[in-house]
Amino acid sequence: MSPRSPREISVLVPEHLPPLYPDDPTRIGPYLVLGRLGQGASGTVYAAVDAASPTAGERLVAVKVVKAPAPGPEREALVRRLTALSQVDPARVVVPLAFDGRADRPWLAMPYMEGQRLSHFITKRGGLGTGKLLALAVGLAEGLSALHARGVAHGSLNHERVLLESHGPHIMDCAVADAHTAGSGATWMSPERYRGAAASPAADVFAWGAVTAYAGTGRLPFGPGEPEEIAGRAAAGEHNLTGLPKGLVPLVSRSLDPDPDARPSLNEVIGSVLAVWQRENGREGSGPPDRDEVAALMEREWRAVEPAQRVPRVIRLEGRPPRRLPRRAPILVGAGVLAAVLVGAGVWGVVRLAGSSDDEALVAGTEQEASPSPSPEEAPRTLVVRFDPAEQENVVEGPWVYTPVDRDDEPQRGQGVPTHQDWAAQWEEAGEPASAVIDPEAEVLCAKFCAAPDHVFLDEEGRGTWELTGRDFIDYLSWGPVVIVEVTFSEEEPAEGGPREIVQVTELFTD
Ligand SMILES: Nc1ncnc2c1ncn2[C@@H]1O[C@H](COP(=O)(O)OP(=O)(O)OP(=O)(O)O)[C@@H](O)[C@H]1O
Repeated sequence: MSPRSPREISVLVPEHLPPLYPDDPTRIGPYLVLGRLGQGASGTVYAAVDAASPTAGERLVAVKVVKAPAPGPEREALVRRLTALSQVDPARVVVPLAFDGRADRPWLAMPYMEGQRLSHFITKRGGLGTGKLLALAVGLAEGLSALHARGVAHGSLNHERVLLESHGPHIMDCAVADAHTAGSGATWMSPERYRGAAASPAADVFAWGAVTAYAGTGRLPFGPGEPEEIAGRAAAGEHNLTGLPKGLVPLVSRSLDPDPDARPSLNEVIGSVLAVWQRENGREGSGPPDRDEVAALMEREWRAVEPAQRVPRVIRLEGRPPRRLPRRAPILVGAGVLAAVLVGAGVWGVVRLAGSSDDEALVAGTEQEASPSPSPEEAPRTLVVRFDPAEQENVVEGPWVYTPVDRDDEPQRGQGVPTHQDWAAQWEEAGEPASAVIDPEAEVLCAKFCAAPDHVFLDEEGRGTWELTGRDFIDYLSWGPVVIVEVTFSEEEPAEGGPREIVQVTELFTD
């Protein structure tokens, strides 16, 4: 048997992947399209290959071509939503790995998810037993809470937008907070939202209550009927929770309150569901379970949801492979800077993914003054510094403000991937803010800022390995969260009083 050409890669695909229609795209952004997963009201979803991913199992992604509004304020709102979504903790939410909201046909790539829709599961098996129901209820509340933490309200959660897989439930279809009222849609929609209110956290709590009630009883909580009849019962608070475990009834009932202000917060929901779980398991008084325990509960309850069979398929790639592969899959989030490997059309290269650079929360101005850059004689050539995009005065031209930082201890590995903010908080300021210019061709090794949440590209010493350029880093400094990096300044002396030039940047991180 001859060894496989390095330009061929293997991908695990679903056994009966439906083929493409003649007019379907064969490439979307950096992804090579393999098959059509289906079409919904908000767009068409394709199975596609991320050729830069190191393992056959992880190479498969789902790419949705979204029915988007024409370029303008609504389209920009979609871009902002996708940008925020790509920052959401992916534990319970299907989040974008990459997206281009400004393309002619906007798209977003997601992890390929195996599993069953909650609606199918309940139709086949009836209402869930208490253990599975509590695991579902807490998982959904955690997912919604992760969305809200990034300022995104789902807006259209229902029993079809919950995917059950062997690690627990995942919330899907977060990109568009639509307002369908057709069919049984009214069941999941809070009265104020039915009347036209925008998506909101309180409306999501209502949807959580409706989905939990449905999953526990196997019935629609406001009964069958035309949307207006269902909405009428929802507005009157006439739900039927018969058959729901008693411990959950008061909480679900409050979540379905017609008055949004009377509904519990998600923190309260999570705490109450866990308290019921503890009572059910004779664990009262032992303090609330931590995240690991909750994750273990999820795995125990949902283990039986087997992933569908996948089969290997060999894909031929034309052209040159990328210079260097990181140790982990390059999961790319779409916010201006991030590089992706082009495949499929015979090209390897780097593209810019569109994203919001006007996210006010991320680029809010600052009054802080930066001192002039110290001269080379008084400052070391290599320095660990913090760059905070919120501190930059001119995000396009520079010079860019940095603050030297230091720490007494070695960062601890194996504690999970912290947020940029939490990581930066571990470093102490070790000098006054100063400013420097960044060579657009500077060598940049990214550890985290080019990756999706919970992904890092690190060597054994916690140094970044994903190669970018100074240009990409400058772009990041116009929108991203704070970063800790080691910088190396040019040996050449700057012009009189001018800022020093950074020629190398290595992001430091931990996992
Ligand atoms: N991340 C994913 N992984 C695997 N399959 C997916 C993924 N996202 C969507 N699909 C599949 O693609 C098909 C279409 O999904 P989509 O979400 O567009 O439709 P929908 O849920 O029917 O409608 P809507 O657009 O109204 O949300 C479905 O069969 C769905 O299971």
